[in-house]
Amino acid sequence: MTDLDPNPFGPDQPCFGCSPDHPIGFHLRFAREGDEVVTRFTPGPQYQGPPGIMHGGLVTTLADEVAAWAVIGLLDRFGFTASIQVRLHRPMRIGVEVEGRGSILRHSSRTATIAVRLSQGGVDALTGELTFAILDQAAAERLLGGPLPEAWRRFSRAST
Ligand SMILES: CCCCCCCCCCCC(=O)SCCNC(=O)CCNC(=O)[C@H](O)C(C)(C)COP(=O)(O)OP(=O)(O)OC[C@H]1O[C@@H](n2cnc3c(N)ncnc32)[C@H](O)[C@@H]1OP(=O)(O)O
Repeated sequence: MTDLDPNPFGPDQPCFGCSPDHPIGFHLRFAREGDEVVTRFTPGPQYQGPPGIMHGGLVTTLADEVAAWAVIGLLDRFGFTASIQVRLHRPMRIGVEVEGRGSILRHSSRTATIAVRLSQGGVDALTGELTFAILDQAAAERLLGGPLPEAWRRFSRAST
């Protein structure tokens, strides 16, 4: 298992899922294990929907982040989420460690589709497939509405 650089985007990156300084974020860190990225996270009470259960939208946010880091850690690219298809098989319990795993199902230079599993105690709580658009610098800047920060540039695809 190899720990991935937790902050390849520089000190001011604002991501809810992985910024180490986000006031209410997940503060996720990832490792690479063979052909997968892996994270472990224990949801706190601030992430509840029903009592004792993680909000389904936040469970999906967790899956989105695992998939985004599969693109970063396995393809050395940054992807923008284009589609999310998930099933929530079991409630995600507050206070119980979640293991998140992401792997590449298929990819081209322009898109990547990632398989994600989130489990607690070895039992799947979410499985899904998420597709990411891998943009060149100009397209990423159009999406962001401004210049791509320097640290992000190496994660863009070459323009064609
Ligand atoms: C500092 C921070 C650190 C951040 C640290 C890490 C943060 C991770 C955060 C998680 C990630 C996010 O939340 S990202 C933010 C949430 N996502 C977004 O805001 C994206 C909103 N959607 C869009 O802007 C757009 O729809 C795009 C960019 C996804 C696609 O735009 P487009 O105009 O279709 O682009 P285009 O070049 O034509 O398409 C590119 C390729 O994607 C394919 N494609 C397009 N849409 C889809 C789709 N729904 N499902 C499958 N495939 C699709 C196209 O067929 C094409 O493939 P081909 O035909 O060329 O093969």
